[in-house]
Amino acid sequence: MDYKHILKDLFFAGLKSVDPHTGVKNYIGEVLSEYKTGKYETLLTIGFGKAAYQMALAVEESLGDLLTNGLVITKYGHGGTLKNIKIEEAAHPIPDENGLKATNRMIELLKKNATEKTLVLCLISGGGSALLVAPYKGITLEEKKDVTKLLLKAGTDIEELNTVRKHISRVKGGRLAEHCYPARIISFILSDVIGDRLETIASGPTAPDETTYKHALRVLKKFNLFKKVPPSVLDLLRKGEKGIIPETLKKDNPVFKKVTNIIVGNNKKALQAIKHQAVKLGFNAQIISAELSGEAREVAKFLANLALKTQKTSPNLPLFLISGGETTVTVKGPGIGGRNTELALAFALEIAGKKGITLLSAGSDGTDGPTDAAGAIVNGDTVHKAKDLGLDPERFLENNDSYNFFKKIRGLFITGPTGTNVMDIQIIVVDSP
Ligand SMILES: Nc1ncnc2c1ncn2[C@@H]1O[C@H](COP(=O)(O)OP(=O)(O)OP(=O)(O)O)[C@@H](O)[C@H]1O
Ligand SMILES: O=C(O)[C@H](O)CO
Ligand SMILES: [Mg+2]
Repeated sequence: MDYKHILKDLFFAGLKSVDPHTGVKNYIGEVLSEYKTGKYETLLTIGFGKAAYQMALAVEESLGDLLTNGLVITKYGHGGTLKNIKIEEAAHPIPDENGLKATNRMIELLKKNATEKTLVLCLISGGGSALLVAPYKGITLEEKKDVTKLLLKAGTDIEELNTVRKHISRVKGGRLAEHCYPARIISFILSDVIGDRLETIASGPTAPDETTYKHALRVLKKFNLFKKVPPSVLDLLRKGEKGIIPETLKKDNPVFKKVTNIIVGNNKKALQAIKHQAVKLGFNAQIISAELSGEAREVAKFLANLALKTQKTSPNLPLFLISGGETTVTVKGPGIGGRNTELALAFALEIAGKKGITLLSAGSDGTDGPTDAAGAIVNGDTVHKAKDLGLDPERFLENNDSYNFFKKIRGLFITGPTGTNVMDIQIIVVDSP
């Protein structure tokens, strides 16, 4: 049986469940009932992230004229026009002048409107760290850009990257919530972070921060960046460590009595929808984990072993094994690829020649690394097919050239931008050999 179409359908069923527009609509009742208590005179919407426009659209559709005002910042090409909420576009992943201007305007808007009688609805999604940008006093936008580039290139994970970003910002690490004080804040969050850590998603602008200046300095030390970052950044972090400037907001801060953070979509939700749909189609299905991390080719080995073992021992075939999370790729070769195509290629090598196993691995945002593909689909024939075409799959993996590998054997899974982002998804179907 050719499972490719079923795998694709299941992937899209997963995406549907984490559509940011639907996510907002599912929870908007909480905002409405709070607003209708009569305690508020003003209902403000702010937001930032790659899904900000879709989320804001849902807010406008649901709240209409109740909305007083609003401003959200999204990535270039991801915006649109709304009636009450102003949409600004800015650069991602390296921030730019537009992001800075829009963020300053957001802070002004909050300053003008934030009273006890204001309810702020804050829409947060992945990419928010770059789009909401307000460097701490003493740091220029250029310097902020330089640090971001250095950290991204050094291979920091999102926790490490955001630990530094939070400590050189006037809005991250809970500081945006401070700008809203004494208004009430409800944040709707589409999570693109493993474990849905509120302080990490978009650098936790409305969440208490557990990291400190010391942690930020530790990140710079770990990646040997002390001499590379702009001196103003090092200076700021050191001042912070000495207690000369205030820390990011911690959980005992009274500001957080005013805040409710709600996750409206995450990887786990997508995996659950996939499982649900597989079962509806009459298959057995099992969620492995929504927190897969580690080097993509190692994760591929783990998943391949699991699939092979399942094939030998499970009485319930065909069985769908569903997982998600975000792997990493240490890019050593000159090739083109993303986490998902790299994982898929490594997986194909592990199951070469075996019958009955097919894997789909793809980014939920429809973009895998710097490519136009979401990921790839492989089975036990993939490696043979490549060899028949005179290609050496191992060589492609060595060169981190998985995108070109799948392009040549027509194994790419291309969706275009999906409008959501809850990290990556793998679906494996294991059938009898
Ligand atoms: N040649 C390559 N082969 C495999 N992976 C690569 C290659 N080049 C870059 N990558 C990986 O692609 C990832 C960047 O992809 P992408 O832009 O989808 O990032 P992301 O983490 O999903 O960010 P975003 O939240 O902006 O979508 C990095 O993890 C990087 O290691
Ligand atoms: O914006 C960010 O910090 C990342 O996308 C994680 O949320
Ligand atoms: Mg991506």
